[in-house]
Amino acid sequence: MNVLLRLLKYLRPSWKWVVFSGLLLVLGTVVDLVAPWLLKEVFDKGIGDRNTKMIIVFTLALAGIQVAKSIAMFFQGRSQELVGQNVVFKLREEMYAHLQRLSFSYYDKAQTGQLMSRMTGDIESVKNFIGFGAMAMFTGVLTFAGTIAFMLFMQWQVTLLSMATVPLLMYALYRFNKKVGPAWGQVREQMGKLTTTLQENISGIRVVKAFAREKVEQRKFEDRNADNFTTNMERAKLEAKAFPLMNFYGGIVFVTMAWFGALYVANDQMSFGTFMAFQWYTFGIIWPLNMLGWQINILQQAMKAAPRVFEVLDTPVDIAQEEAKSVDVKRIEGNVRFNDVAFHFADQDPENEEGVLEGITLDVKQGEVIAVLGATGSGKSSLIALMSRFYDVSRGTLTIDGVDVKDYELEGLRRKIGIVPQETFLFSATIRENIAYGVPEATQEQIEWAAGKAQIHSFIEGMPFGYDTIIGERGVGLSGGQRQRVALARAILMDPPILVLDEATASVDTATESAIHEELLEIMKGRTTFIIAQRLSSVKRADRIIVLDRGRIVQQGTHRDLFAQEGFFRNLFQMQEAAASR
Ligand SMILES: Nc1ncnc2c1ncn2[C@@H]1O[C@H](COP(=O)(O)OP(=O)(O)OP(=O)(O)O)[C@@H](O)[C@H]1O
Repeated sequence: MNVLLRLLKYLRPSWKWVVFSGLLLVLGTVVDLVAPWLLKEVFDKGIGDRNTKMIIVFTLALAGIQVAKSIAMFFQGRSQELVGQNVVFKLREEMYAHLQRLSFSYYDKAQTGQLMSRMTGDIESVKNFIGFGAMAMFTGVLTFAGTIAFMLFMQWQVTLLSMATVPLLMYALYRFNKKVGPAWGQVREQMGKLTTTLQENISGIRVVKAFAREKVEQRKFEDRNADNFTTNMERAKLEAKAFPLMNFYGGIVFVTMAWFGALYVANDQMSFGTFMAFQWYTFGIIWPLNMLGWQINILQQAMKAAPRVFEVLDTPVDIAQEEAKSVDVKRIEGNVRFNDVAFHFADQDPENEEGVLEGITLDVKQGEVIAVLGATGSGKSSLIALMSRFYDVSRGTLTIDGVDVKDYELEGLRRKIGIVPQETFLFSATIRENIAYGVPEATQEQIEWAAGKAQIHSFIEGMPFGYDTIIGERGVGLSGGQRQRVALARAILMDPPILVLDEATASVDTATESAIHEELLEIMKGRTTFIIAQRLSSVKRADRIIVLDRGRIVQQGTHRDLFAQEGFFRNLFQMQEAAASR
């Protein structure tokens, strides 16, 4: 019920159209109720009394109201669709906006396929109910009640006798409603899983092919497809059982009406015209009840789909900005201070589990270049993710220029930190648009400058359409190193006081890396820069190197300081030297 009430709220902006559509439906129903009565008059006053004039008048009236009904239905159909589309529009808009606000911890767990299925199939199911099912139910109830009222008024005994099986029909509907709801819930869930499998397979198709796992993936998909098939067949079985039974009960209404009606006509207790009108009215009883089966289907589908959409809408945004505190970011210069910081991911227990980061105390002055080294999984990416508030610290404080990062205006804070992430994602757009992603108003000159600094300008110029070349969703058509350089140009163009390079040159050959570092020397001037890298060549120009081990800073100092100590840094240095001399 709550779901229904919540859905109804989405009708509020279109309430005028809802009323308009409802009025037209009432008009259409009244026509349906009056038409059999006119037919009765054709028989009783026209044919019965041999009155040609009456025949013409009533048949013309019949034709007239049918035309009126057709016109009404035309406008009703359009307004109904408009109402449905408005709801879909609003729901999609809200869901998308919320997805944009949700933080990293949500996406760490979310399945893209499920989200896509909610955004499309589930919202579509809601539309089917709002834009069609609900109105059809309203018409059904109106027609059913109106028909019975008209029939009772015209001949109550035959009406009551013909309706003897209606309670059975209603009971069948009640049972169907109870069973089909959960069945639809399963169908929607299965659809989400099927979409997830599809999405994962397509995104990972290169891995699938590289490991020659097409057949296994095919079977995995077939299993999901078969589950989907079975779930749908389970649901269809419920329909197959219920609908013929409902048709049967409906048919009995018709038979009893014909039987008792004929007897009453034969005994002069009912006019022949009324009998003919009852033939027509009987559809007004059977049709809404039979249609109710389908409408329940649509309703239940929507009742199971809507909570899947609401679940996303109701997910709290754990990294939000406290308006009252929001400090302007204009002043950010890049003095970063971690003060006894610990960090746990959402699925960790901060009380009893070691954090991914523990006891991090680090004071970085504006313009300093800090290299962050450490074994894989030691917490390097997590450390820098905290600065942009992709996640919030669990303990301790993290300040930039003396202000807690939580107190900054969030969007502004993120604009001040240029990140070249470990995994490069480029949009299916032109190279120009990709580089200017954070600064859409950038001039061509600025874009070329940034591309030059990232050592990618001459490559872009050599492409068939230069900066207008469209690159794929994942930058397909560019090599890993080229993608990284586009991402580097994207970060440089933002002109951020804090620059983060997370393995930003890992896919680049040593010569290009060295050229990038030459250019970066100038770029890094005056900016606080964090370089996460495995190659020592990438960190040799760092003012300070910190080494992380299982979330703790275990070594800290200049290149020379660390070389003088036993530990991770010297081991790494020796290993790389040995590898180079082999
Ligand atoms: N979303 C997550 N939820 C839970 N644990 C995570 C999540 N992301 C990373 N971790 C864990 O946190 C630890 C630190 O990960 P992080 O990515 O910061 O390491 P890293 O030093 O950057 O590693 P790499 O050099 O491989 O990129 C790892 O043990 C990892 O398994």
